[in-house]
Amino acid sequence: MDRDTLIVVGAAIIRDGRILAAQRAEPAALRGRWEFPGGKVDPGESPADALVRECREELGVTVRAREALGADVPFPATPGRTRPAVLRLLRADLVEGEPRALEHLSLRWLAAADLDGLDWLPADVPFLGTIGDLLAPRDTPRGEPPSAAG
Ligand SMILES: Nc1nc2c([nH]c(=O)n2[C@H]2C[C@H](O)[C@@H](COP(=O)(O)OP(=O)(O)OP(=O)(O)O)O2)c(=O)[nH]1
Repeated sequence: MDRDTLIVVGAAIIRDGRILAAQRAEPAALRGRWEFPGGKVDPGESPADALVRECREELGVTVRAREALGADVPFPATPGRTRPAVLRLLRADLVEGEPRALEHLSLRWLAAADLDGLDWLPADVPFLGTIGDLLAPRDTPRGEPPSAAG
């Protein structure tokens, strides 16, 4: 990867078969769209340290960063940024605290069947298949016969 590439880290926080998604408040162009909590890796900072810092700032929780899920996804330059950028999704364990929307419009815990219904930022969409495989289906497992009544 180009040394100049900006890495944005997102946290895949999974609890009880659901993943935490966050709805952006800013900038205006992205307001209302869904993403994973996280942000830009600062110069000299490791992606794992950036994830821990961002989760503290945005959610008020302590997380432990784990492995990357899938490959980095490039996303296009914006008016204020000409460097190439990638989104890296790191699995993260909640160590302390209950997530609160300190910088987002709202938070939701999503089951696999909920993933498709949200207006995600484009770079997040390629991760949804991998994430869906890690989550619980919303209802009873497919193919299971209804229980016999009476
Ligand atoms: N946090 C986060 N950002 C994402 C995701 N997907 C995606 O395309 N992005 C983009 C949106 C922004 O252009 C950029 C991250 O910016 P940010 O505003 O969240 O990062 P930051 O907190 O470090 O920002 P800053 O205020 O310090 O500039 O990456 C995602 O899942 N999570």
